[in-house]
Amino acid sequence: MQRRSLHPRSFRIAASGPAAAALPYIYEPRTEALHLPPTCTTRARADQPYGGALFLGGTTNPGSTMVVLAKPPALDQISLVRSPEPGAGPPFPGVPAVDLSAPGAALAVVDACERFGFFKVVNHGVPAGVADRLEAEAVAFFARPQAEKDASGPADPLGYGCKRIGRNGDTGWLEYLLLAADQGAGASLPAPLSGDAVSEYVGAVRGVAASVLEAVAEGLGVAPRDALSRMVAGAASDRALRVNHYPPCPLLQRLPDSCSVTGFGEHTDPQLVSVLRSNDTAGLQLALRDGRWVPVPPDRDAVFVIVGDSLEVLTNGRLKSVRHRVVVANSRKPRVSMIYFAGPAPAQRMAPLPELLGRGEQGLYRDFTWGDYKKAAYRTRLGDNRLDPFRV
Ligand SMILES: C=C1C[C@]23C[C@@]1(O)CC[C@H]2[C@@]12CC[C@H](O)[C@@](C)(C(=O)O1)[C@H]2[C@@H]3C(=O)O
Ligand SMILES: O=C(O)CCC(=O)C(=O)O
Ligand SMILES: [Fe+2]
Repeated sequence: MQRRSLHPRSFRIAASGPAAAALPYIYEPRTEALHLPPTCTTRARADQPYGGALFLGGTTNPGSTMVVLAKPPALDQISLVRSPEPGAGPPFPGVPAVDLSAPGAALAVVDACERFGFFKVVNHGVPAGVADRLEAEAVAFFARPQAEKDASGPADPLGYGCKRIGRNGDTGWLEYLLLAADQGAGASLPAPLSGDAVSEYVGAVRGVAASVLEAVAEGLGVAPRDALSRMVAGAASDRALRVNHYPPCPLLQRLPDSCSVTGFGEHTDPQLVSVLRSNDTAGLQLALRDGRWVPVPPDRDAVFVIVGDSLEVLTNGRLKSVRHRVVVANSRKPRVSMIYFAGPAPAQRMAPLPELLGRGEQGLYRDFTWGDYKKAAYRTRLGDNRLDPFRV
């Protein structure tokens, strides 16, 4: 698939207090935009969403549609996302499921990473009670009054965040906690989650990330088997835990079911791999290699593995990071996801593994460290192609 750098236009949706929330807003599809059903041009009242302010958004991309809030003028744009259409191309066979302890697992992991950059792990060894406990704590935290949650923020880079993602104007219909995985509940913040629940969960998902990276090395014929997994295991490695909460969006109750809003705009994850666990609410979608978006049915008993940019570099493009996003549909149930990002130490060189370079073959990327990449990544917008500037 040809990668494109998207140039997202940001839009902030405005905000503004109880009076604004009571106004009738008119949604008008922009002419350039749109393939929404005509019923999407409709009158709806924006009910007071969680936390007070109304603020939706996302990035413009081929699968999304911008809608202008015509009144009041201070409120501008909302990104609506169309449901993926079947379109042309071979039918999506579904997300591959891998049991890491089964014979042939290493080859199955590499096959899934090559074809999709994404798969789910069954029999993963993360005890259900451990995941459920952290999820329950997160749900209780997100149910607290806004002022209490704000005391654990802003998420710059760690802490509680609401609707704003990163520093560069991205927005989504979500709130979240970003934690350094080894700091448990966060050293200097009011602890949003208990240290025990975080470290038990992180201990378990770290094991999944390590097993996946060992399987990748084995499947690609890289020795030693821990050549990749050790990069994300040392004390200096850069590991983070994110807990996302996507509440139902009241605006959607007035719109056709085919409308949804951006929860988390499309992006790739910068690290080697991410390990995601969610509750039973749908919303995650991934881009196939031919650019089609497909939904990922939720499965709270499995964990999902997402190939990140760093693994793409280390395998010299043989495994590619996968674009993914979350769309919030008209559901009564919030989506809650917990994602562990396995990144290397800042000084780690991100050079392709020598076994993966044929004789005389050049690396596709210039020499850089994870520290360089992370710094650059945090200057990008969510939908940007962060690897492009690092290609030779
Ligand atoms: C817009 C941004 C948010 C992000 C930092 C960035 O500038 C670009 C990468 C984003 C991302 C995506 C995956 C993870 O959710 C994340 C924590 C990460 O490591 O890179 C986020 C960053 C973030 O939310 O701060
Ligand atoms: O919340 C989700 O399901 C996915 C979120 C995500 O991709 C991320 O946090 O990087
Ligand atoms: Fe992600």
